[in-house]
Amino acid sequence: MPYLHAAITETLRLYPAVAVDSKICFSDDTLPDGFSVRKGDMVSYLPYAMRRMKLIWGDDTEEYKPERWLDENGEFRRESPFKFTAFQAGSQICPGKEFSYRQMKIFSVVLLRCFEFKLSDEKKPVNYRPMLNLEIDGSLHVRTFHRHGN
Ligand code: HEM
Repeated sequence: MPYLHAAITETLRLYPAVAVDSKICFSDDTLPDGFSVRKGDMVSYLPYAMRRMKLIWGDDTEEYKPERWLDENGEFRRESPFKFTAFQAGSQICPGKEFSYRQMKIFSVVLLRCFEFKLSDEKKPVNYRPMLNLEIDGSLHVRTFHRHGN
């Protein structure tokens, strides 16, 4: 189960469902890096872009690597939600986070146990449209195969 949790987290790190998130400043303020904002300013953070930052995730940031979330005993290693921002952080953190993990695990187990999925065209690049919610540009055609014995 820790590996499935890590695989889902790694998927959300690379492909965050909320790709861009914006906030409006209630008052004049100074951000931790010294940048000044004024009341009414809009501040956005981009989980979709942050996943490409080596400064945050290291040189292998572009790699799909569930192992980065596991410690030496194979247990899930938590990260600060201010680093792994797929569910946002602080008082505005997604209240459905744990529920959505449960749903994603149940669906993964049921679907992957019974079926194998393959891209219809392995050579066609998959592109994304990073809007508020991350969308696949165009469509993603996959073929489904029954796993033997299930
Ligand atoms: C992979 C699944 C999900 C992701 C990545 C996700 C991500 C997020 C993010 C980033 C926010 C913050 C938006 C903002 O305030 O700017 C948010 C808010 C919220 N999410 Fe989720 N969410 C997920 C699933 C769910 C589910 C399953 C539920 C309900 C069962 C849920 C309920 C909410 C609610 C009610 C808020 C608003 C919280 C507030 O305004 O204080 N989410 N979610």
